[in-house]
Amino acid sequence: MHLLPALKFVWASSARWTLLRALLVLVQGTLPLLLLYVLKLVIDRISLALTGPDPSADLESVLLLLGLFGLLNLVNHLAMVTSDLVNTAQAQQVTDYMQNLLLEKSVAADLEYYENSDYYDKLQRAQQEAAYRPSQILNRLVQLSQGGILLVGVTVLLVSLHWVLAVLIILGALPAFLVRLKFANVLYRWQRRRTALERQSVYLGLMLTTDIYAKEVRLFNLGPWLRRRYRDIRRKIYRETLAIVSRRSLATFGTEIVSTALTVSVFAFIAYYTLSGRLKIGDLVLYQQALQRGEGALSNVLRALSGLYEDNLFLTHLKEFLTLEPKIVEPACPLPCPSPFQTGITLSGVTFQYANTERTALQNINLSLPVGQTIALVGENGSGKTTLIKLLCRLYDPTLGQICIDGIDIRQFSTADLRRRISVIFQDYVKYPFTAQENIWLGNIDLDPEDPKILEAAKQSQADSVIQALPLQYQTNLGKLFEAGEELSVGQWQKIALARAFVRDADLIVLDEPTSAMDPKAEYEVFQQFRTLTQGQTAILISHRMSTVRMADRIYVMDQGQIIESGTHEELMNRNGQYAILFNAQAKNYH
Ligand SMILES: Nc1ncnc2c1ncn2[C@@H]1O[C@H](COP(=O)(O)OP(=O)(O)OP(=O)(O)O)[C@@H](O)[C@H]1O
Repeated sequence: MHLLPALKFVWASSARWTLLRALLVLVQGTLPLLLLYVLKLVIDRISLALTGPDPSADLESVLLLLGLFGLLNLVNHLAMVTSDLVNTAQAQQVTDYMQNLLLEKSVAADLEYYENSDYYDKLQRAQQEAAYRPSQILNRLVQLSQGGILLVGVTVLLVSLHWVLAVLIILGALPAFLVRLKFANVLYRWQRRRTALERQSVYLGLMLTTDIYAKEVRLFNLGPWLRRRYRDIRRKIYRETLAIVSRRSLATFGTEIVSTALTVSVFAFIAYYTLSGRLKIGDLVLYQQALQRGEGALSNVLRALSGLYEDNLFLTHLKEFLTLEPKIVEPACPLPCPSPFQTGITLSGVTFQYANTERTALQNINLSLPVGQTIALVGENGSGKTTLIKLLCRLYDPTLGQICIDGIDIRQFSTADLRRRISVIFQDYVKYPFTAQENIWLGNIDLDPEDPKILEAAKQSQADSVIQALPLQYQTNLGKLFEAGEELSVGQWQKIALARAFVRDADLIVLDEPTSAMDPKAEYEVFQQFRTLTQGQTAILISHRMSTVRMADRIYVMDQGQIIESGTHEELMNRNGQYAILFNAQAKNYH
């Protein structure tokens, strides 16, 4: 059962609104019965007066009762209006609370999950359910209790007339209940199957509407083709949904035939009792009304029950996501990550395979990075350079082997502590749609956003001159996503990203092709700065530009996940192996 945890979410998100709702349930459950009773009193009083000598003498008491009836009606309406307000407020709070919970879980999830379509399916389903299911469960419970209270009263009334009446009413409502249960299962299975399709259509929609695709979509004229694909998926979803819902409507109509027949029989029974003088006219009205409301209440109760069954089923989706376990396990008793590093970083026998793949991305890597030195990783696309960095930051754990800092396995540190010591700019760094200042500051949010180190980092990465030319300098919003944003060139963005890496107060700095889009002059200047900056700092450089690579203290050449050569630039050139070939090939291009 997932209902209880869902109710806990409701309680945690809005305890006061929940209490208020409980009170309203009580009021709204009892008032209709009370109203009925007062109505019966009015009618009885009138019919009694009509048989008496002076009917008008009873007017005052009838009016008094009618006044009471009106008052109770008003209270009923007040409760209805208030519950509208309470429902809206509570639903909003629960939705926001659940969304926050999902976001928290998403951030905590391992990177590996983000490379897995199953994860996205789960996230999508959880998001769908989280938005409304918990408050819906509460609604159903409200419905159940309100209907329940009313139903008990009505059943007592009907049984007092004849027990068969109560049985007939229940029999009438049962088929609809069973049909709902069955279709809850059918819809649940359909929704699971449909998630991947839904995600595909959302993605196609994004391709048609967001900036990163806009250029290619236009140049290759992909619009009509993408739209067709989008339409085909939506049609498929539409057709299957329609087929299921049609079957459900048909089945529901079948159940209505049964329940109508039974209701008419009960009416006939009451009419017969009245005509044969066993019921007064007030009783007739009372029973007729009770019957009508009782039927409504019963169908509400059964709808709530089948709904709860459905909610329980669909909450599996939420639970599936919320119980995802991270594979990057935090140590029970973490050791403090050394700062500054004393000896440096070593990788011994590191082998790694991405989940759901056959190939090993890294194979028996042995490498050492002494403190204060810069090493460079070179190699063809896909040779495993970025993967090695990801392992170093513990975005993944090695399949085999060990990565140590000062001789301690990095799995002994808390991931937050370890990552605080490392500053990385990946090739696919993020272009935050925030101000220039914030774009740099995000590299070290422990700093004050106005800290002079931000300016310093910007100067080191050459971002300062880019920013000074912007309309509001450091306060200019970057990117065109929001109002008054300034778009930058790829190389300019790279300078900003580099400043973000520099502003971080880290022991290891990793630059994964940081200057690939910069012009040669800018690159030269950045590396001059970088040399000064990394004096005494441990650094890893990944670059396809051999002119950049040669300044490293030691160079590792990677090929298909293995290190095939290593040494200083001179050593590797003398060796005349792969490195020398790469270097000479590029050098030739420059002459
Ligand atoms: N998330 C992933 N899931 C599965 N395989 C991956 C993933 N990321 C990379 N790979 C594979 O791992 C291998 C190494 O990739 P990696 O990104 O480390 O290469 P690289 O040397 O950094 O390449 P480049 O020079 O193009 O940046 C490649 O064969 C790639 O296909």
